Amino acid sequence: MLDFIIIDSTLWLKLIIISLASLITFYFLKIWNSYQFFKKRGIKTPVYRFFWGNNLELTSNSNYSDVILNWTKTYGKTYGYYEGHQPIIVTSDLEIIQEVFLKQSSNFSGRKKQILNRNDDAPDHMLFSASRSRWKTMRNIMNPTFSSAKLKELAPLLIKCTDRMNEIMIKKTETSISISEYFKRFTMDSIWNCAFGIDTDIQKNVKNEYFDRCEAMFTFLAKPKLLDFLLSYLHEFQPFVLEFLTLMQKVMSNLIDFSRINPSVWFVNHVFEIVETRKKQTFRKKDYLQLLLDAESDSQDKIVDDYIGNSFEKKANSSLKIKRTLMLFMFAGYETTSTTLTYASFILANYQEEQQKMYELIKFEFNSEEDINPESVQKIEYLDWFIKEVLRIYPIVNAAVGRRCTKSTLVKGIDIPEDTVIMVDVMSLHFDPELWGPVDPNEFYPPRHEVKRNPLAFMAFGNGPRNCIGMKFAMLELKIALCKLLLNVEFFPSSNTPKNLELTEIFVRRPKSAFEILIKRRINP
Ligand code: HEM
Repeated sequence: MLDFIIIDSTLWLKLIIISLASLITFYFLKIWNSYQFFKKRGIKTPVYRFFWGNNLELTSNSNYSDVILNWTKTYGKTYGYYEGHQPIIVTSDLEIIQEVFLKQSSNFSGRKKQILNRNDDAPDHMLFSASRSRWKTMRNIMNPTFSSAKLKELAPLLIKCTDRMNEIMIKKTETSISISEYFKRFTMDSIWNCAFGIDTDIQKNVKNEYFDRCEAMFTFLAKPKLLDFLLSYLHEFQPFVLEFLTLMQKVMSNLIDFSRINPSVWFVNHVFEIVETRKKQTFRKKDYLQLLLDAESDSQDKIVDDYIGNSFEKKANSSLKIKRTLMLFMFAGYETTSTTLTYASFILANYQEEQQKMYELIKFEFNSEEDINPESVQKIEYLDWFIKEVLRIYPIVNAAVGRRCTKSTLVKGIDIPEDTVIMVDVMSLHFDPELWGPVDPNEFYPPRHEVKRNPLAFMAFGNGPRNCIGMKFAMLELKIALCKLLLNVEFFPSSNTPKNLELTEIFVRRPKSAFEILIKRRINP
């Protein structure tokens, strides 16, 4: 009897070893097969290593866009690289971009999965990470809430926050200040006010829980983590790992205070509370949360079409979606807009003639600051060109400008299987003399935007039906802020202002270190 068990257990052991060996062999064959992706299609790639792909080069340089730009110079407008063994196509070919972002946008309704993105059909995607019919449904509901007419309703709050920033800047005159800190506080103040209807006093009160907690969250999110590192090599296990972690978090939430480990938990809980409280209130506020609540009641039981032609009935916008959309306002709108203002101040300080020109145009348009509103700021065309030129030279979220194929297709003769990611090399487009000449694209020259260019040449807000939904809001905020600031203060380089900016990029492309700008009160404003 005992003999039988021993024989049996060794047999089991053998079976387990054989199964494991087969699984590992199968996995290695799968990896090997992934590396045939570009060979089969005749697409060039930088030299990659088995298993690591091109990750080492990407991670050793903290500037994704520069690596991509350099590869484009060597391998041409369309090439591929491997993240671990996941093939990524990179392109700055306008015909391919047109196919992917515009003509065939319905076959490319996904984004490159970020490490912490769950499966496409998980219920908790925000607009940014959603794909297929979920994305389309969300976007259809959200588009009207970002229309110019709706944004006008948010303008008084935006102007209130800009006035606060102005007041503070005026007090700082003749001082050299770490400018990004002020723009961060201004942008966060605007988001808490405009999106959530909460007046947080972030700008005046330096010790402020809202600011500190959100900053801690962004710092936490930007920090490279071991899990991200591991999953970038084992990307096919990502959905299982995430489902497991989500389940664990649910199970353990009564035992562990996750807000101590992950600062985002405070933010998520707080947003949930704000929405629940507001739903119980009877008065109407003029903020983005109200616009979403109105959109929710308008969209009850709408018929929506999914991408494969099915129509289904759905209560298209749930309370959960409202909470996630509000959170996205902070995630997508905070660092992008504050970093743009930081870049703009750097340009203004270093290009005095641009600053003078902008001031004169603004002064000419407005008799007093009270004339500054969402319509009047649109009249200064040069202001629009100035901001676009800042973002052409310093595009901020290049790693977002890409699409994931959600239905296998052909693009300019290349067969693209489902789940393939196509990224745009934004820097190559933004600095292409053929697209932006005759004035050298390396020069800061706003009037180049007067000439009609190929719309795909400017990718700071992406393009097509899935471009940045917050673009109008961001442009309005930037315009109001710059008009008010330039009427009141002047920007000068200080001894702590660099001549050239060194940049770093963990999703957001920003100055590597904070720099100072000298602020002077404008005489006879
Ligand atoms: C200067 C400021 C901003 C810049 C440079 C910027 C840039 C971008 C870019 C490049 C994308 C990807 C577009 C694409 O894939 O084609 C994007 C998407 C997005 N942005 Fe912005 N953004 C800014 C401000 C904002 C603000 C204020 C919001 C507020 C809600 C916002 C919300 C979003 C959302 C929700 C998406 C995803 C849209 C979708 O997938 O349908 N952004 N942004």
